[in-house]
Amino acid sequence: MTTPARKQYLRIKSQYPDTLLMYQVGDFFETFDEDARIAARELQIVLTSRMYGNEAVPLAGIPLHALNNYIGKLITAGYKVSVCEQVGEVGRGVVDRAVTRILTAGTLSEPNLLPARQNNYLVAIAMGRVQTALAAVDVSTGEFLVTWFRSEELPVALDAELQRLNPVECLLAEGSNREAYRFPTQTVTVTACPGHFFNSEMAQDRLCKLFGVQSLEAYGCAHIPQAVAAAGAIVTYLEKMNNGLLALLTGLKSYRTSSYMVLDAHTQRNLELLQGTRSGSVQGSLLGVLDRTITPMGAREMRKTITQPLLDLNELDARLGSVEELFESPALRSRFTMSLQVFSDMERIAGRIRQGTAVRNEVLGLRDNLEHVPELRELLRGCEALLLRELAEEMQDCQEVIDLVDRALMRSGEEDEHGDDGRLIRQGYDTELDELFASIRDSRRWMVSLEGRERERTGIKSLKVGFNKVFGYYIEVSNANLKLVPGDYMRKQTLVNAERFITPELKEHEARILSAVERIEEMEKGLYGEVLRQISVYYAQLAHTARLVARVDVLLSFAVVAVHQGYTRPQLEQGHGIDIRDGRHPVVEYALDGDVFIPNDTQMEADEGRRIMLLTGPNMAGKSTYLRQVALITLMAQIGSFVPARQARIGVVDRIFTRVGAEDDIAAGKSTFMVEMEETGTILHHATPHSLLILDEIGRGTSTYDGLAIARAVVEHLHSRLKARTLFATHYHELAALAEELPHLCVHAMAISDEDEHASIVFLHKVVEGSAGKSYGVHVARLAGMPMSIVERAEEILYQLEEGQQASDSRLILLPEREEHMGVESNGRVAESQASYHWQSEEARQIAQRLEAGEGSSDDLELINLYAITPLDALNLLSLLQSCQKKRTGRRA
Ligand SMILES: Nc1ncnc2c1ncn2[C@@H]1O[C@H](COP(=O)(O)OP(=O)(O)OP(=O)(O)O)[C@@H](O)[C@H]1O
Repeated sequence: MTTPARKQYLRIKSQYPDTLLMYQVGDFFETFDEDARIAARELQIVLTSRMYGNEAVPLAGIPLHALNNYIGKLITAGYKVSVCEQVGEVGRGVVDRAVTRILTAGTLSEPNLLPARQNNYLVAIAMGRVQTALAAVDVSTGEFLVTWFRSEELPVALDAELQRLNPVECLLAEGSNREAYRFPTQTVTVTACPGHFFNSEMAQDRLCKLFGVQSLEAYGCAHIPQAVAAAGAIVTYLEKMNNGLLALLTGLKSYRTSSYMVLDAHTQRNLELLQGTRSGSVQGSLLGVLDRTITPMGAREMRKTITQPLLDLNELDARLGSVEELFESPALRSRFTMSLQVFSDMERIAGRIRQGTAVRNEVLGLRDNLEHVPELRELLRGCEALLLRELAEEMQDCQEVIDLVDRALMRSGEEDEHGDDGRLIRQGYDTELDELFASIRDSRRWMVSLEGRERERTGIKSLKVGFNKVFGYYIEVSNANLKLVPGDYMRKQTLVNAERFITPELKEHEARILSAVERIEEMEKGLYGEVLRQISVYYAQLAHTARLVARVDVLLSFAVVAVHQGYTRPQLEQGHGIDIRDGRHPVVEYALDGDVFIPNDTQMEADEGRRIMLLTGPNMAGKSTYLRQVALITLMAQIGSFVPARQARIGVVDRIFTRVGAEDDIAAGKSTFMVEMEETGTILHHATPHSLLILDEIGRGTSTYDGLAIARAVVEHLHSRLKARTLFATHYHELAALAEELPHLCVHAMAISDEDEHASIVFLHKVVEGSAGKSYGVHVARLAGMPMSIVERAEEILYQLEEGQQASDSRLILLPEREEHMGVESNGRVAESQASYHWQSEEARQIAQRLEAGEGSSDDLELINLYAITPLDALNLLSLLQSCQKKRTGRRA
């Protein structure tokens, strides 16, 4: 037999089947059944059971006050949590309960559940035939964004935005394929929403109603149905999860990614903008070097600044001018630092006030912040840089909010004029409340005087008036004096040495106090809510001020880092050149921590000059570092930061593309080489003559001749067709010969010192003109501690290879440029004619003959391992074996 309480639980749970239901029972939140098992496992709390009728139900509970902590853990583990509270009077029968909010990763706004220095985005993607839109909201700050992409920009542009925003939760229309989207973290919660969430007409009405407007024209996205649909889906979802969150959404910001420098997802990861690849955290990233912001909102702004470099020269000049002024004056920097140090997270507190969830200390903190706004504004006004003065003019101090808080709220621990320190609402704010406090004081005074009066009346000198939580006020008389107790005393409690009594008069005063305390609690709650509502009228103003503080914080951070790291102001211009003198890699240099970083120059000239820089050199010589350094210096210049160089002149870049290292996509069933080719193809499709390309070891993932051929074809395309500035690192020194044919290409190498043939080489980390000529791979193997026998054998093989290979290499490299260039995406394996194989060993030649005759089998693998004594032969034989097997399966099919 199921009890009514159990029935109520099951009814509510059936309405929220996909959430973990936290069910209030008195001072606890309980979970039942499967939810209890999950909660016990995830939260490491005790799993017990409770009898409902004759049914034993699994149960695990947590105390009411600890709810937030536990919810945080469940959400991090990927669960959705619904909170069901007692909403009815506790009395006879089952108390009424209702789900008051549903919490998911993307709908959290509690400060202790969120990382302070990072936004927490919930996104929605609306896929259309022509356009696809992405809307994003951070419910802790009220930021609400939308952007859209044409179908030909997909999936690169969408992946890039997802990487930048790093959402914790994503809404998709039911039936969408989650696998089509590349989220930067595995832990993102993907929520499938009913199709009507994404209905653009309904979304339009919903958004207009929310913002109190007739049309969405002013928000710049009214003409894009997918943008409206994505933003609408977010609003509908929030409404369902926690209606209170909608109060934060006061407008929608539309933006196009093409207004900023485009950084595809791969490039963001590759340049380690926000996260170091090795550390998986801020350490080892550009953010780790540049972020010296003081306030939480400044830190969040820094992330956006780094991932959205600007294109507009005037805007950049304004930022750099501000940084320069702060850079030049230590006194100004320290005044700004002191001024910013007093600011708490105004942006999120303003949001919590708007939602009605801010606690007293947060409100008082915000009030104190506002008190410091005029000081910051005066500092800004006194500056020469126009941008700093403009920020001052936008900054409002919201004196009304300060006055309101001062009138309404007491600080905890502060005493009023009557010595009362327990008040939330200040005396004088509400007459009825003051009267209640006065009546309590009267009754307390009566209680205090009671002791004297009763001692006199009864003649009991040791008589005491006391209070305890169970019995309330009492009069205590020791056993020795019990005979003197008057007749109107009523016995209440017996102790070992004394008795406690009450009188009707005492009870009356006590009741008066208790009801006043209850009423005060209720009134203070109501009045406090009212104060929050009054402050939230200024929400937009407060949030704007917080963002201005954040921008000042970012500019100051740039200046502080520039001084500390010895950066200089870059010169930006509209042109295609890049001229960096003594440039350094900001992150590698930072990590060296005192050791010397060898600076290098970069000169890429505009239009008819040398646009392509071919960089050769051995492994470990610093090619990758140099390539990334050029990209990072360019990016830093375009976010308005000073740069690690003696001097830098940068022609504004519209996109940076990098193809560095191998990010395998084994999960998607693609080989390293396939990924390399796909990515190179994407770059060649999307790059423009204003872009900067960083290509590291293109063609490395396949056999030597294929690789060399592809590398050459890419260089030719970049040189004669695309005309984008390119840094191209390669270990194919043979490509250096191209400089004679291609006028816009220059060849550089990483300098090596190997004067003494038998000693190890020394990496000078210096970029010099000319080609490296040799790859020193075997030297690096020696350095890496390979067994000597292997190193010596490798040297022998290398010698043979170098002797035998020269002829064939030059044959390939001197092939005349074909009329129709090889497109990488067309996948023509141009170099794979059998003639291009040059067998190093007789055994290999024999195996090859059999393979070419179509007689190869998987047993040949073993033969290849045994007889192909050079790696090059082995690679070529493997590729022959592969095509032989492919032919055979093709025939069978
Ligand atoms: N300019 C420099 N000054 C000082 N140290 C440097 C410099 N450039 C690189 N290094 C150091 O040399 C190491 C190797 O650099 P990097 O990874 O760029 O070499 P690489 O030529 O790209 O090698 P590989 O081809 O094996 O990837 C880096 O870890 C870095 O610490």
